[in-house]
Amino acid sequence: LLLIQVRVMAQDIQVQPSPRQVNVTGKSMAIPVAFRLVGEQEANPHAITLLKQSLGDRLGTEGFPLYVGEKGGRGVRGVKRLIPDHPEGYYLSITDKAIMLAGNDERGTYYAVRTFMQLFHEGHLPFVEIQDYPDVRFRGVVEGFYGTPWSHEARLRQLRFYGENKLNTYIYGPKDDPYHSSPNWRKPYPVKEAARLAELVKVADENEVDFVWAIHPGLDIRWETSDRDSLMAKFEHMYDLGVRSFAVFFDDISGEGAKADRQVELLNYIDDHFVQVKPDVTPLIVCPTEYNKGWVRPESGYLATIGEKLNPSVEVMWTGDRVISEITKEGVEWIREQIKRPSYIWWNFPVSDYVRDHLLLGEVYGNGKDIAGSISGFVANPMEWAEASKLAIYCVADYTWNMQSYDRFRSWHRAIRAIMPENVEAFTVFARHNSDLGENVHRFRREESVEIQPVAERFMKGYREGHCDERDFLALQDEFERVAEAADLLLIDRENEALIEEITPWLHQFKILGDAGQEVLAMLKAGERGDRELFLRKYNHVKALRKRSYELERQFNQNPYQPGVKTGTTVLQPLVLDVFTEATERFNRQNGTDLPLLADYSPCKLTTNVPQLESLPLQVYPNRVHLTPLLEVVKWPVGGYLQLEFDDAYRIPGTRLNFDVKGDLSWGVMEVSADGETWQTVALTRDTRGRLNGKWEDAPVKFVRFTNTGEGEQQVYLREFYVVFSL
Ligand SMILES: CCCCCN1[C@H](CO)[C@@H](O)[C@@H](O)[C@@H]1CC(=O)NC
Repeated sequence: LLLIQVRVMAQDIQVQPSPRQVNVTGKSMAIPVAFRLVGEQEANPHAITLLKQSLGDRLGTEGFPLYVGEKGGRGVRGVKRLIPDHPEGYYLSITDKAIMLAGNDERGTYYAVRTFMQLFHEGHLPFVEIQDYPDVRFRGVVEGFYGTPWSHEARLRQLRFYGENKLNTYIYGPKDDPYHSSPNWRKPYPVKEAARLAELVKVADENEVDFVWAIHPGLDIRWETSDRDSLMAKFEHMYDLGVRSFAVFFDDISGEGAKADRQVELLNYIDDHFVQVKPDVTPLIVCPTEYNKGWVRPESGYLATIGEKLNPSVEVMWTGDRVISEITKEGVEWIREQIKRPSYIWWNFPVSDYVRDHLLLGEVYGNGKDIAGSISGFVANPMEWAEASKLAIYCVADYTWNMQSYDRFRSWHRAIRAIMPENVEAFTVFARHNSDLGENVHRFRREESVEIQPVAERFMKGYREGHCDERDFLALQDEFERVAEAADLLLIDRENEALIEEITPWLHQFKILGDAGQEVLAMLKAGERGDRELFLRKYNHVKALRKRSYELERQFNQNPYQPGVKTGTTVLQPLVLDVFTEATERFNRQNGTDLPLLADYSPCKLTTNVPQLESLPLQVYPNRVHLTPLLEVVKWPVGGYLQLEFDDAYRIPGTRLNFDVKGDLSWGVMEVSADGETWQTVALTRDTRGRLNGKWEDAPVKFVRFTNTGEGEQQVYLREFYVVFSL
């Protein structure tokens, strides 16, 4: 066997997640042409399968000795005391005599093989000794977001990705799956869905991932034996499909379902009569109703009830100090006191169901590196965009396996290389400018465009003071060129088509941003040189790009919450607008013109004969128009109308008004029209909060109006009035 001794340093060992203890001798050997596998009969079959997949026909009964197995197995007898005594721990050694892959348990053996497969480097295997185990017991993802649940194919890809990255938990809990939540949580899955779930369980097993099936009964559960039996029957149904891990989510509910003592009674019953009596079911997980510190009402005694009465074997989830928050040592130690056990973290990142027009592709940071001792689990709630969520999931795998060595930038960069190996630079540029959330109800923000931000700020300040710093100008121009290049490179990328399909709307928006950035800088230069003709050319081009951007927003990612496609919202978009505004105002002053500024563009204007509504400002978003709510009482005369006129014909996927009046609104009528002459009535339905909702899905219209067609003047509060429109 030719022992080529090429130097190998510890940092050459690129293993994900980073192993705990790595000793290298600095030498390596050529990969043996054949391996003699020892321990196949006893070792974890999934580990053996993985070895066979990666070594193929090199694996046989002759050749370089390769021992594999769990502690106590014959094959790894000699290294028993070297195996870390931790769940999922393993010992791995490669010498010129033999290869040893020894797990503390079955999953440890599997992880030893996963690490082994990453050590093959350019035809060599380094002589190395690794002792490794994870910091956090349960690590992975909770598919728990509102919005379109992940597809079956996306879930299969996720499970394989978790196997590769030593994540061992996938919790199935999509809020909008009617068989997970109301109204059908009591019913078994239809045959087709059941078969898909069974397949997911099988693939999860193969990747050493616990497939946790969660039920969300709290919206309509009745605290009677009939519903308890329904829930038990559903768990039996899922058990028959192969599920061996279960969760009960009591989050985002109110009323009867939120009562702690009732919840605890049910949970203990499930624990005593299902989890503890089945031979192979992992600990039950519960998501409490008070699942973050911001929602704790001490007088309710909710957490105290959980802490004192819930069986100690039940895991309790927690999102931190707020719904969306960074997880701190202080925070996990506080909750541990309340629930009398380590918490099982449900981390609401990169979930974006409250900022649906944004992609969250930034680094995973802000969580303590000293929290492992106080938590039992850490699962990330992702975006509805499965492939795009892998960036953050990869980093969470790194962070939860080996917290002390976690490096937020190195991990993020390795995630990009793992997900887009053919387009690392382009995807890095794209991800760098698609990471903040913008203003949002949870006030949770992330860094974005960190490198270029100081340049943009300094340049803009100088430009406003009358000088244009050439170096900064060129740096900004270069960045916008990279943005445009990255968009085009990624749009034609074929290595990860599922990812490109998810982010295509944002790539188109990113291209427009790159072009607009370059053009607005060219416009500034033309203004500086007094070249009117060029200035006007660039001015018109930027206006056209802006209009295209608006149209993209109305065409893609339509949803009733945050429809549209946002990109670079924290630094690059504001910079384009600032430069455009400043350069145009300067041009207008120098030339006595009044070229409109970008902000003037609006697809919609309001007309009314109700005096109090005449000067009502409109909140115009790319595809949603909100009337500013009024606090005072509005006197709405007979025949009084409020009308929105659009610049184009649109569908109206949603409209909502709330006048806060008790009775029904029989005195008013909502109508739409394509030409302002012939009108059709829009049917309005009242929802549980007294709001009137409607939509128009027939031929596109340009006008929407609301008129008091009753007998007398009405007095209303204009609490809410918005119209969602799309091409
Ligand atoms: C009214 C606050 C709802 C908070 C909802 N959070 C997420 C963020 O939007 C959403 O994905 C939903 O599943 C989750 C509920 C939650 O955090 N449970 C522990």
